[in-house]
Amino acid sequence: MYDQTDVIVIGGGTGGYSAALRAAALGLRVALVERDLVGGTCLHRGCIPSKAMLHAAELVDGIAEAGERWGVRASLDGVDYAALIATRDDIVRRNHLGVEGHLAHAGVTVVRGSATLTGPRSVAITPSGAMDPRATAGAGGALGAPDTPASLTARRGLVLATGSRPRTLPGLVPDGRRILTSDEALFAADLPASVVVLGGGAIGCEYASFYRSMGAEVTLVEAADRLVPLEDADVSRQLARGFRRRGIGVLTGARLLEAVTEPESGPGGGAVRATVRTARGETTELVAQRLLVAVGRAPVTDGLGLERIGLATDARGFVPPADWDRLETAVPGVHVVGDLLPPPSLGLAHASFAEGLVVAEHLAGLAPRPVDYASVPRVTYSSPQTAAVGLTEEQARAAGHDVVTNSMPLTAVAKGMVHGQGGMVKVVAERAGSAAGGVGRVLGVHLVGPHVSEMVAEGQLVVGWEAEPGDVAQHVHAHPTLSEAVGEVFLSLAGRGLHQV
Ligand SMILES: Cc1cc2nc3c(=O)[nH]c(=O)nc-3n(C[C@H](O)[C@H](O)[C@H](O)COP(=O)(O)OP(=O)(O)OC[C@H]3O[C@@H](n4cnc5c(N)ncnc54)[C@H](O)[C@@H]3O)c2cc1C
Ligand SMILES: NC(=O)c1ccc[n+]([C@@H]2O[C@H](COP(=O)([O-])OP(=O)(O)OC[C@H]3O[C@@H](n4cnc5c(N)ncnc54)[C@H](O)[C@@H]3O)[C@@H](O)[C@H]2O)c1
Repeated sequence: MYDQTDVIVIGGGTGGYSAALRAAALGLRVALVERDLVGGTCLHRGCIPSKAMLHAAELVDGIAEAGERWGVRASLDGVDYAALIATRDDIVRRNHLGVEGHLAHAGVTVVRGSATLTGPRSVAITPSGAMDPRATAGAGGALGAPDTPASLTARRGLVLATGSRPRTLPGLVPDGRRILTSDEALFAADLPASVVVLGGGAIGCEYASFYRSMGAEVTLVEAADRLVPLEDADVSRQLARGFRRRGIGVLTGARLLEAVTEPESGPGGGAVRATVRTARGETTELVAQRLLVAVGRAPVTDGLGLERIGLATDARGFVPPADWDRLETAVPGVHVVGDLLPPPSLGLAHASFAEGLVVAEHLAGLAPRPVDYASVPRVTYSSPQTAAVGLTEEQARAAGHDVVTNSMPLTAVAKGMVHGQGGMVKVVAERAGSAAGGVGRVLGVHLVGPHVSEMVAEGQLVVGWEAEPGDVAQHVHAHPTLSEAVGEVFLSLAGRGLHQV
């Protein structure tokens, strides 16, 4: 058994395993310490299972649309939730095998255990069995508990990638059955008939959308004055409108005062009673089978031993890098990626992939470009979807830009009418006298509607390459597509609008 390597990565989520794969590809010996399953939150409890469920939700919604709009006589006989979960879990399982296979193929040694820092280049390992029943033990070069080394040292450096866990509110203790976080919601064996969702960020909106598609009564309670409050205000407005049209109750500017669970054997049948203060200052009681707590996630650093190497978390528990370009902490050689990072990192899997690559390349002695957080897309996979990249109108103005905006409903193009789900494209740009149409660099692209998660890729190149509407407008968009609406907005901003008045 070996105990010395070039790089130790602590945590095998998207941030950690991307760093490990890239470092190994660059010729470094890498040990990846993971106490649960490689793939982390995104693969096992986040992005992948939730998007699989949302795909099934789209199918259900499609059946309703088929009958209501298209004369296709189809009806929903019901949802076999166990079958839905089985398909979801099979997708997760196959992805998990894929990640393990990639790591093994790259020569990364996966050490199953919990790592604690003992120095700036060393960790102690406490062996752990798999914490999840779906574990595929021993595959992909993972060292099972019996072979786990007690300690490891690294010649080059360390990557902290221990991720995050669900946050809750003071006094609100999830019991895993009636008051749940996204972790427990995922593994619930059945679907609720009614849900209160606390938090209108990505998790809250996606679960509210999923449960509604599955037939539940859903009320979404968000403390800020709008859903997805980090997005453009027009996006929030459109999303709330879409949700209300689907029968999802949306309370913004609302605060949970108390949540009480009824005894399961009593007349309330185990319901959750959530007392909420609305934006108008009124107190209302929401009664539902479940309360989903989706008020954000907190970084995981307990037991990591940061203090032993002189590192501290910030007030919110994040591990801030001293050098954002290299994602290196104040302790040379100790890097940090993923959900451990405070903003401007984004708590997103694809941001953590990019961070993993940057860190690995630094450790290999290369000089990669820093992660450009401004051009990382942000997507909510609800129905309707939201997708955005770059600055919101409000952020652009706050940053001192002289702002020009243009927007267009998706239903203004034929394909948008075919989909019949509303939606919009909004582009935020800076005013520039000499540029075509008096509009300069594109600062942000904001989308709501069907399939916009796939359409945002164009916006990310436009924002990332600091293009102007005139640069984009000369590129012809396929007809008829939803992305034509994006093209039309750029044409209008370049002074060449065709269908927009
Ligand atoms: C419901 C949900 C849906 C999401 N959907 C999306 C989405 O659609 N798109 C998107 O981009 N993002 C999404 N996210 C966010 C995404 O999952 C995270 O941003 C991403 O997983 C962060 O990766 P990470 O590597 O930083 O941490 P994690 O994935 O949390 O991985 C950290 C790993 O470290 C391990 N670990 C922790 N401490 C130790 C230790 N001391 N020793 C050894 N191992 C340790 C853990 O077991 C874990 O496997 C979603 C999150 C949730 C909860
Ligand atoms: N599609 C995606 O990319 C996706 C999907 C799910 C999760 N994620 C990521 O996972 C992380 C966690 O997601 P999340 O939605 O839990 O967090 P979030 O921070 O995105 O949203 C939490 C929401 O809860 C609200 N809130 C906070 N306290 C509240 C209270 N007391 N009452 C009511 N509302 C309250 C906040 O205002 C915020 O809108 C985020 O980083 C998110 O980006 C991403």
